[in-house]
Amino acid sequence: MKATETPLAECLLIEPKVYGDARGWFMESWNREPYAALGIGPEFVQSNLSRSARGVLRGLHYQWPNPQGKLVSVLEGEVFDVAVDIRRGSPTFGQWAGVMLSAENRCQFWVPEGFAHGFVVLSESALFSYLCTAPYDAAADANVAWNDPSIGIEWPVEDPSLSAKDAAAPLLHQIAGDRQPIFTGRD
Ligand SMILES: Cc1cn([C@H]2C[C@H](O)[C@@H](COP(=O)(O)OP(=O)(O)O[C@H]3O[C@H](C)C(=O)[C@H](O)[C@H]3O)O2)c(=O)[nH]c1=O
Repeated sequence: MKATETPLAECLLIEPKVYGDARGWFMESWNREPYAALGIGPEFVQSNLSRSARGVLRGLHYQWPNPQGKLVSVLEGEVFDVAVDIRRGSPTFGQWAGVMLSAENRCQFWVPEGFAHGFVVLSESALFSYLCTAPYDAAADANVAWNDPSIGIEWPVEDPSLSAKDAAAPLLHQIAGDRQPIFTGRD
């Protein structure tokens, strides 16, 4: 497994080792110890799947309180996946990191607790899969505007399809204090 740092030091691009042979291929999509050694997880309590059509953008989402770390990947298609540091007091507050995830590159992206997350679909459709370190809590579910100019994400899609909730998301500076993750220093 190869881990690559991104502009957000805690957010890692993971390239699992793939064992190919005449039958096809095999890879470990998660293994507690080697992933925990990278600061990923260590425990996951929920696994999600979502399917989206080309041009759909889901995000930017986070939970606070009860934040979720997410290990995300794509089982079919291709997405541009983004993490944003929204932790008050963080040295990289308001900064973003984007990676290409696809069924072809089999890469994973680690989005730690306290970061907002979103993706836009670049293929005809995409089957998105992710593990979460905490269960879904509708009362803690929150979002930030995908196109917040203070974050300045360079999305590769100009006019994405959004849910009504995401179309109405607040800007980063409009998030209420009790809904904003707090930077507690790197472990
Ligand atoms: C996330 C979630 C949603 N739901 C229900 C709530 C709604 O009735 C329905 C769709 O929810 P939502 O529109 O929030 O789904 P997404 O837009 O895919 O949100 C997710 O996509 C972005 C990219 C994320 O990073 C988050 O994991 C998550 O917010 O599923 C559940 O029952 N459990 C869950 O864990």
